[in-house]
Parts: sequence; C-alpha cells; structure tokens
Amino acid sequence: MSECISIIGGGSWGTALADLIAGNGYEVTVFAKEKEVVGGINKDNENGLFLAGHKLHSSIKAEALEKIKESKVPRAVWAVPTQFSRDVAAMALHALEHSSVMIATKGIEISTGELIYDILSEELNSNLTILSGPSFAKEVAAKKPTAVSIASNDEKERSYWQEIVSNTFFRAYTSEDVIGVEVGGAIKNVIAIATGISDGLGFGLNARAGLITRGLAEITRLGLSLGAKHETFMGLSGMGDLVLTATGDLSRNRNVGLKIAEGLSLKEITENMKMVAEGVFTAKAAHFLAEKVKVEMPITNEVYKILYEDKKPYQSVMDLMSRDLKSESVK
Ligand SMILES: NC(=O)c1ccc[n+]([C@@H]2O[C@H](COP(=O)([O-])OP(=O)(O)OC[C@H]3O[C@@H](n4cnc5c(N)ncnc54)[C@H](O)[C@@H]3O)[C@@H](O)[C@H]2O)c1
Ligand SMILES: O=P(O)(O)OC[C@H](O)CO
Repeated sequence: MSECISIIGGGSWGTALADLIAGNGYEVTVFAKEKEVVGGINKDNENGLFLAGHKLHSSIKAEALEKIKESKVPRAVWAVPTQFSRDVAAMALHALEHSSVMIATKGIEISTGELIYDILSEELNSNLTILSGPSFAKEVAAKKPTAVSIASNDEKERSYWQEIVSNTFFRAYTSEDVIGVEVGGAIKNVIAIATGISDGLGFGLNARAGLITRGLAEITRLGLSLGAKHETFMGLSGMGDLVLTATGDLSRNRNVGLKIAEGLSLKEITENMKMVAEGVFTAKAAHFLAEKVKVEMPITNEVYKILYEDKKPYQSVMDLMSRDLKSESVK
C-alpha cells in the first residue's frame, strides 16, 4: 500500500499540491472547510470553488476540515491561509502530534507579527518543513514546469518532502534557510501589490523594475535582521517568487494592486474575492514588524498606507522618490 499524505486546506494551492502528490503515487486526503469543495472532490474530482476547470486525480479523497480533530495524520501538507492557521492548528494538534508537516502557506500573522513557521511551531508538536517559490496553483495543476525551494533544519525532512513532490514537471531544491525562504514568500506578496498599483496607474516598465529590485532589497534587509542568509534571496523563494508574483497576471496580490489603481477601495476588492491575497494582511503585519525590528521597508510601508490609511498612490510615489538619496547597498 502506498503512503498516505493529508492536505490541510482545500484552497487552490492545497488542491494543486494534492493533485501533484497523488500523481506521484501517494494516497491523498484533502481536509477542506467548504462543503462544496469536499463534495466536488469526492463526486466530480474537481474543486469548483478554488480550482475550477481542473480534473483532479480520481484517487484523491476529501474530508470536512473538522474531521481532522478525530484523525491521526503522520504526514501532511499545510495550505491554510496564515490568518486562519492558528485556529486550524488548534483543531489539528492531536492529529499532527509528532507528524511530518510541510507548510505551503506564505505570510505573516497580523496579531503577532509572526511568520507561519513560528505560528505552527507554537501551535503544533510536529516536524516542520517549508515549501515556497514561484508556483501559481493553476500552472502546477496544468503540469507546467515549476521549480520551488523546500527548507528545513532537518536534512532528512527536507529530502523526504523533496522526493514526495518532485517529478518531471515539478522540481524541488532543498535549503537549510527556513527564515530566508519564508520571509521571501511572505513579503513578495506586498511588493506584488505595489507593482500592480504602479502598472495599473501606467507608471511604466522602469518603475516596475525599480520596485521589484528595491523590493528585493527590503525583503533581504528584513530577512537578514531575522537571521536569514543573503544567498537565499537570490534564489527561487526570493527573487524567483518576487518576479513571478509582481509580473504574473495570475497573481491575486498583483490583481489587488491593479484594482486599487482603478480606484476601488480595499473593502470593495476583498468583499468580492473568495480567494485570499496574503499580501493584504502581510502589508499590515510587516509594517509593524519592520518598526519593531527597526528595519527600513519603504515600499511595504507605502503599500500599508495606501491599503489602510487611504493614502493616494501618487503621493506614495512622490514620497518614495523624494526620500534622502543613498547608496544602493542593502544595509
Ligand atoms: N494559490 C496559489 O497559487 C498559491 C501558491 C503558493 C502558495 N500559496 C499560499 O497558499 C496558502 C493557501 O492559499 P490558497 O491559494 O490555497 O487559498 P485560496 O485563496 O485558493 O482559498 C482560500 C482558502 O482559505 C480557506 N479559508 C477561508 N476562510 C477560512 C477560515 N475561516 N478558516 C480556515 N480556512 C479558511 C478556504 O477554505 C480556502 O482553503 C496561502 O498562504 C497562499 O499565499 C498559494
Ligand atoms: O496569487 P498569489 O499572488 O497569491 O501568488 C501565488 C503564489 O504565491 C506564487 O508563487
């Protein structure tokens, strides 16, 4: 009998990873919050709510998220958005006791300023690994070539998950830098909102490249202050995911920025979204985290002010461009 891997969270990413892992020969069960997701996967092999149009592996089973309380799950992928992760982890504590858990979520919690790995370290008693990198769920579900990073402090765990997810269209590289991998994955969403706003307002390609590059500088600055390695930010979970999310029109975060540029308020945008754009929350969390750890993150701060203080994007550009002139160095 093949090994069983559970997926906690039946959104688009959890579902795409379920399909990837089932395709690699594992038995997969998805624990999903929405009844229609559970029904859709079990009856029609499709998640019509979050990944419509993709026929999933017929072997994938789905269960209601609450069922996790009565289950015992030795290996799981965590794909619950950051702001809900603490509550879902409380439900999954027993099920995931001493289990091997690969986190696929990207983000920072608003209420604590903690990265997802720290949240789950506090709430679970499991061996944690992080998967991050440039990977739109829709493209993974369509089996388009994708490369990602898998980070863990434990060599065995990162190699284990690398084997489980890799195949001819999905290639995972390992890393020891958990903090670097997750800081890149979290903050790139905020910079993607910034490039969406900039592109939507017609500020041009120079501005987009400037935002991406200086965005990477502030991602790196925050990461280094938290103990990450510089080289990680040049890799898939750093520059790779930043370029994808800031320029790819499949990005929910970039799309939030494009809609802000159209003049919609954050409330109007999020009211009509069933999916999650983590950058909306991470902008707030990172703004306060940067203040706390005394790291300069000017683009993140302007995104925070546009989203939460009604600052006009044109004023943000003026303020960013007229800051004190300085060296390009990250420090
Ligand atoms: N979609 C992608 O392409 C992609 C790729 C890489 C990483 N991620 C990351 O994966 C994580 C999951 O995102 P996604 O894209 O799968 O989600 P999604 O936006 O497709 O779906 C929303 C998810 O949020 C869950 N949810 C909503 N309200 C909830 C609640 N009160 N409690 C618990 N869960 C609730 C839904 O059940 C669903 O699973 C995010 O951190 C995201 O940044 C997504
Ligand atoms: O659609 P987004 O903006 O949430 O981005 C999805 C992934 O994180 C891209 O790697």
